[in-house]
Amino acid sequence: MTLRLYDTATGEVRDFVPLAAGKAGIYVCGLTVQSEPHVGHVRSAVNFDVLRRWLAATGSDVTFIRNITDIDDKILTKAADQGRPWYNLAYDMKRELDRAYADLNVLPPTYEPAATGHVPEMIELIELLISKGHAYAAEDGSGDVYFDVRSWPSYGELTHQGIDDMEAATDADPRGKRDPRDFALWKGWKSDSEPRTASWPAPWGRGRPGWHIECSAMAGKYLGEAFDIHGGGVDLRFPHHENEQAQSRAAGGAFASYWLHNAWITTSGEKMSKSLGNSLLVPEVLKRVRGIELRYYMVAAHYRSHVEFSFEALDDAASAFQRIERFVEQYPGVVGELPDAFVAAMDDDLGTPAAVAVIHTLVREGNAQPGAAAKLAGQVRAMLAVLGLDPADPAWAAGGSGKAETALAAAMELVMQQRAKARADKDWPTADAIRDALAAAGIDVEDTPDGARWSIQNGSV
Ligand SMILES: Nc1ncnc2c1ncn2[C@@H]1O[C@H](COP(=O)(O)OP(=O)(O)OP(=O)(O)O)[C@@H](O)[C@H]1O
Ligand SMILES: [Zn+2]
Repeated sequence: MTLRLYDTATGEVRDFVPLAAGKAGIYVCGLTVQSEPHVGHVRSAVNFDVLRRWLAATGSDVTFIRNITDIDDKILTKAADQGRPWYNLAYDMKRELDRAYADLNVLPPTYEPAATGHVPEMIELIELLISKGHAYAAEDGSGDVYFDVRSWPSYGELTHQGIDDMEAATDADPRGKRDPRDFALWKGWKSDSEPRTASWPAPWGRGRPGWHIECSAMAGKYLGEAFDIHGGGVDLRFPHHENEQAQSRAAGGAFASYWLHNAWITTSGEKMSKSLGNSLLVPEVLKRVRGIELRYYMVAAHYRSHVEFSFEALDDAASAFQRIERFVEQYPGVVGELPDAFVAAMDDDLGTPAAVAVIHTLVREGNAQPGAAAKLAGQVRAMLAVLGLDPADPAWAAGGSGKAETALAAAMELVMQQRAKARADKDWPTADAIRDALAAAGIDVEDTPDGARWSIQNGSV
């Protein structure tokens, strides 16, 4: 069977044929680290994590790049409002985001480039575009550089729009532009209103990169001029992805072979968004359900379908997942083969709703036929692992705050019971060996009249 994916560039589901057999290079636009992540923000990471895991499960060697936009108008404005340096806000929000990803068992990318770490690459790309006649420094002395959309006849090809029907680009002062649709590659430093730390030297004067050029430069650096899949939220198709593709192709590369876009989490039919005031932060939602349940909620929907968020639906998803969990946990350590129906569902444009239905079918069969249950549980566990939903995956213990401690406490209870038994049997060598091994791992054991107690050396749990 062949993986087929819906390519938003062609508007069709088509066979996935990688540039190099057995390999897949994927670039996904990461977030602008300007505020705490809400549930909508992390959907893309979960959806593309499933793609990555599926490619890996079917034998591809995947290079997965997801960037961080850590310099941007919104970051500068918010940091100024909060009276702190922009890089401090960006770093804090990046840590919040990392926590949310860990809580949802999103694998760390192969590499996670930050825009501020790649300014030289962006300048080099802009210079190339200027030398090829596709970009120009604004004539109003602002220090801005724009992409010249009229110089690139294919502009609009990704989103199937003619230039004259397109909206004007809003990312720069229209006065210095040749065409209102020309978009900023470089934004000159506004010394009266922006901190100097948010600007870098460039041939056109100090400034900072525009958003679109960041992704072109970083994708090119880590995946090369041509790579397999570019992903992101559906709202990024235009202008962001159209512009990324125009720049990179105008510079001479083929850029992405396939474009995949995930749909939104909505509330009352509208995109969940901080600016609309209808957003739910990930840590808030994780007070109600576990990370694995929130991930299940997202994975059970197709990545191209909008998901209308409701606590009722979330609770239903959590209950449905618990049925699966109760079944597999009866057969720890058993891992089986992936059923054909699951493979077919995943190969059909990552058909996770059908894939999850296969899991539920096997759980029902397993509960009804005890003789076949162990084998079925192995298959269920294999499917869960592909979706990043195996309850036994240590990532779930390590992820969220407090979970590692809970897991450690449970494991220590077992160890302490074994040691207590050894002491009751007067098996002193075993009791001492356990205590010494724990000490070497940084855990002290103290025997008191009330029984043994353990503690982390120089710390507490
Ligand atoms: N409700 C949502 N559902 C799915 N993806 C979302 C949602 N909100 C934002 N995203 C995705 O998160 C990424 C970053 O979005 P961005 O930083 O532009 O935030 P935003 O859309 O302005 O939201 P907010 O207004 O809450 O800050 C984009 O790729 C976007 O597709
Ligand atoms: Zn991007």
